[in-house]
Amino acid sequence: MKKPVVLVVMDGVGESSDALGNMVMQATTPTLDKLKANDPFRIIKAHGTAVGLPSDDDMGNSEVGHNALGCGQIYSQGAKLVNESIESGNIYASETWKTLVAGVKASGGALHFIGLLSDGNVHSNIGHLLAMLKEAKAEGVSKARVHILLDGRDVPATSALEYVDQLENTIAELKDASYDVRIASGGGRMQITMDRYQANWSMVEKGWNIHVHGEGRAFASAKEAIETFRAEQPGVIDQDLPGFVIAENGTPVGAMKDGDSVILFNFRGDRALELSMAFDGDASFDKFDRGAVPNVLYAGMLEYDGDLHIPHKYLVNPPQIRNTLTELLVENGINEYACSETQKYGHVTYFWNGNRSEKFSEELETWQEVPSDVRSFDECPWMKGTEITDLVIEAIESGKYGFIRCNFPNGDMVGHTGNLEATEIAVETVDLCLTRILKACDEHGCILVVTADHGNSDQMLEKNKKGVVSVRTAHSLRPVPFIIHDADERHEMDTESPFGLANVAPTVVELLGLKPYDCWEKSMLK
Ligand SMILES: O=C(O)[C@H](O)COP(=O)(O)O
Ligand SMILES: [Mn+2]
Ligand SMILES: [Mn+2]
Repeated sequence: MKKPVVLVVMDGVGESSDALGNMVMQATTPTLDKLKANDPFRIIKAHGTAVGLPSDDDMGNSEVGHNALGCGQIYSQGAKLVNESIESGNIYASETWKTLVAGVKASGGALHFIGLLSDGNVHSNIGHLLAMLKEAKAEGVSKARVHILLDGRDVPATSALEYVDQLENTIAELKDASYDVRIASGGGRMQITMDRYQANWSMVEKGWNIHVHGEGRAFASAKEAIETFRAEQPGVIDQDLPGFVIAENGTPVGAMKDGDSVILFNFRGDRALELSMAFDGDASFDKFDRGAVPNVLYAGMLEYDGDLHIPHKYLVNPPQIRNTLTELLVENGINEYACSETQKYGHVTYFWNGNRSEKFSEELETWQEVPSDVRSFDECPWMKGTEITDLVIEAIESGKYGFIRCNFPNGDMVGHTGNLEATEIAVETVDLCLTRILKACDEHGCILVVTADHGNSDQMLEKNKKGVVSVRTAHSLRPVPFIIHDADERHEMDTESPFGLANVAPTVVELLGLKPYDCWEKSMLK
């Protein structure tokens, strides 16, 4: 091995010369500016087919981004695998689908669908839900209930009613004397159900009570709930809408009962794991009080954790990510260190290692989590930048590690709030942290590699076809920077070829002086 490599992922910091709402450009970033000017620097693709998504209209996201960074290959991702499984009909031929459908046909109970209602293609796709609702009817299911999580984070910030309308239209087409189907509950995805990395279980508890027990503020329809909340909290965006239940004559229409079946139609794992643990958990489950747990058959769209087998039942096989960078380092006996705060901790560990929650080597892998604050990050855009930086510098100084990686969530997590001023501070925070890491790398003979997993803070405003400008809370489709800084040597890159995130691991391995796996994409070094 040559020199140690320190890789910094600036989550959600894309690269673009378009100034509209570009808080990366707007922010004061002396260190990034200096690195880009003085060191080998290029942009790489972080969206669409370059990261295994169905098309180049799909923005990148943390899961597919960290998967590609961590494995040096392009795997077809959940969004694509589910599309293919629905098109081929394989999903309906699966044991899981057959078991869940047979269950409700035998009991006369309801088939419940829970999931993120949008076409963001990050965690879910409404198209998958609509297809399954139709198939359920064709297969003779007599009752279905839909529990909708409102997005506004992977799609326009206040677009919930568009998706509710789409769903209600399909329901109206399908509904007849043989098929009783309706929306049963819902709420904003950052208020209920979709917590991740056990940052805030109370979100899941709220969602559980709403979806499972039908306990929550009652409305006659999802539309009425959304419009009422918007009138009560002017300026509220969809991801923050409170939870609600649809009720008729004071009775919730979709409380779950023994004999029902439940499908979580999100394909991405991070925000699907906790609800799955609550459904699959036995009497020892202690994350919150679930009340009387109905005896239901539960399945996820994918297996979200291949090590812990969560959930027990799933509809579509996840990508089987093999030959990761960590495996290669372990084979070469190299110690590696990974660090982030809770919100992105799983990104640099679980996503990085191919959606595995367990280490390949207890001995050689060190994972460090800094607990995130539980609040809206536009109120503290610095997040845990200082703490992550302290730990990374400690790891550099220890001289123990051949490869160190960290993720700074600021550009992404603050970007998702839609607060431009706070996002500017978020990007400046990352730059300050980089300043310190750069100094430590120079002092201790490490190579610093700086990149991102996708854009977000680089596009906080967007213009629609009519020229109306609005705040953008979702990721951008833009490329990300890739910089190699070595105080002793310039590592020149091929700046012509159209590289992407999957070319990062091979480049790191070449910098380390190791031999890449044959199945990997190419190194970017000349
Ligand atoms: O889960 C989220 O917060 C967003 O849907 C996507 O953001 P991430 O891919 O950066 O985590
Ligand atoms: Mn990300
Ligand atoms: Mn994000």
